[in-house]
Amino acid sequence: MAETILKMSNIEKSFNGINVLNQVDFEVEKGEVHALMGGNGAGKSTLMKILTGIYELDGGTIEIDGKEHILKNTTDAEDAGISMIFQEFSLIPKFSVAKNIYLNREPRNKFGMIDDKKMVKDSEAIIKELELKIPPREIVENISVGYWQMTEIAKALSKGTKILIMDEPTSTLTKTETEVLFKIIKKLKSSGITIIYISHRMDEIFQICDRITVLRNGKNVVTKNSTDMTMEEVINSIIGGSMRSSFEWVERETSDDRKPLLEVEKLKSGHRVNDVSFTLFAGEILGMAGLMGSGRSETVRAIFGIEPIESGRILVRGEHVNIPSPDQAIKLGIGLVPEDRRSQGLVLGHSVKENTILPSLKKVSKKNLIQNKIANEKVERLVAKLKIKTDDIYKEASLLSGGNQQKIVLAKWLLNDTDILILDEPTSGVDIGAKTDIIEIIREIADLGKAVLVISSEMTELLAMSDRVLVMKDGVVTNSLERKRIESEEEVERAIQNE
Ligand SMILES: Nc1ncnc2c1ncn2[C@@H]1O[C@H](COP(=O)(O)OP(=O)(O)OP(=O)(O)O)[C@@H](O)[C@H]1O
Repeated sequence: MAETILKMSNIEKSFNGINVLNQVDFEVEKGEVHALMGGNGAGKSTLMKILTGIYELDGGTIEIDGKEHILKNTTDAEDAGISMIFQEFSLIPKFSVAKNIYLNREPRNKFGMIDDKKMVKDSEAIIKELELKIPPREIVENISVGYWQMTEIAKALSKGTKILIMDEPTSTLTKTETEVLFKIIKKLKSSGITIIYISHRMDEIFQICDRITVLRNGKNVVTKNSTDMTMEEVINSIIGGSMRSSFEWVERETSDDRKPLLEVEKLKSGHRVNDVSFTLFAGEILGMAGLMGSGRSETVRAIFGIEPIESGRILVRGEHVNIPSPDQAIKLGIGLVPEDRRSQGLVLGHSVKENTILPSLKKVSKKNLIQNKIANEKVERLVAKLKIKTDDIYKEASLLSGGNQQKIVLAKWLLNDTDILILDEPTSGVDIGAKTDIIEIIREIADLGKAVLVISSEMTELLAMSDRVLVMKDGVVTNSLERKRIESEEEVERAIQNE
């Protein structure tokens, strides 16, 4: 008989009188990988923040190993054997791997000094247990982001974690790193550690999770073995209905005399962008495929004036331009939805409305005064269209769920009505329903004659929306594939690997 390690019963939580979790039950068995799923704003993070002592519950009980626990703070949760790895890692980049693993819990010698040798030795033992090759003395900022995640796992293990919560752990990982992570998860599982796994990526869930719980609007919808559920059933539980299939590619009409809106010639920038040339036409959706580190994000950052250009030319509407800053890019009608939206795309202390109208202030103002009626209407329309879950448009962005924050950044550029829209991983972190909405919106924008350049590591989505796919490898555009000639995802994967 499977042993229950965690039993959360009748959990209630409200913020400012608004109910976010309503009588939620969540039961997890020892040694299983349990997927916690749900749309953006469904309450997953809130439930997990209660379990990790970040938020206090308003009602309900938490039993760990059959014993009721009151988790008033994060120390209580850690003492009960619970750790969470957040999407924004908690590591200190300037410290070594070992120091990060034992931060504030450093082993000390008899004189009360930090015992560096023991710290490195103990870290080494944990890293070895995970069958990883990370030098414990290496400074964290010098190791790849994929290893940051592994360092976080090592840190959790060093604390004697019994239940490890992972929040979209693969969103920053390459394919190979994801495979390593899955191997580690299997290893942890076999040593009796329980994993709660939050992700919006369906294929992963079915690959590594034993059971699935879906929340919708702060309520339980279903808990089942993953083998007893189909992908469609999971999707339908998440969105509360059946989904139109929008991951299917539809050939869009393109005219032969389309004008090039953006031309990039032999672009070189930093050490990641070596020789990038391509043309983006009006009305086109151009996808960019490549491995992490292939220079895709750096290319668009250089075009948007964030990174300096060393050589090469950029032409906008046929004219040679200099783009020394994002301000200049915006003036030329270029918009960028960045990959790291939390730090680059949003002012977290400002409201949904303020964030959305930020790049379009001129468009919603008269004599430097914001026309609130017009601005509100526009923002409300976008909030509805993108299904942004917020009480109203005045809610502070920091109080929205992660996926809904992502949607605000998208809304901001949609409102700005730019001619050339660049999207870096637009669907990362958003739920399955919103993904299809975003793909549809991208199609609508291109249908208006605007040009869209979109980077995505999720091949299914990239192929669902692109008219043409550029392949990047080692800072060079190595291929340009017409979507209608692409027969399978594998074909593009092979081009990416340059096989
Ligand atoms: N501190 C807070 N104050 C007010 N509202 C909050 C706060 N934290 C969360 N919320 C609200 O609670 C709801 C649930 O958010 P939560 O972050 O738990 O969603 P989620 O399921 O994790 O979503 P995502 O998939 O987007 O990460 C959202 O509507 C959010 O705006």
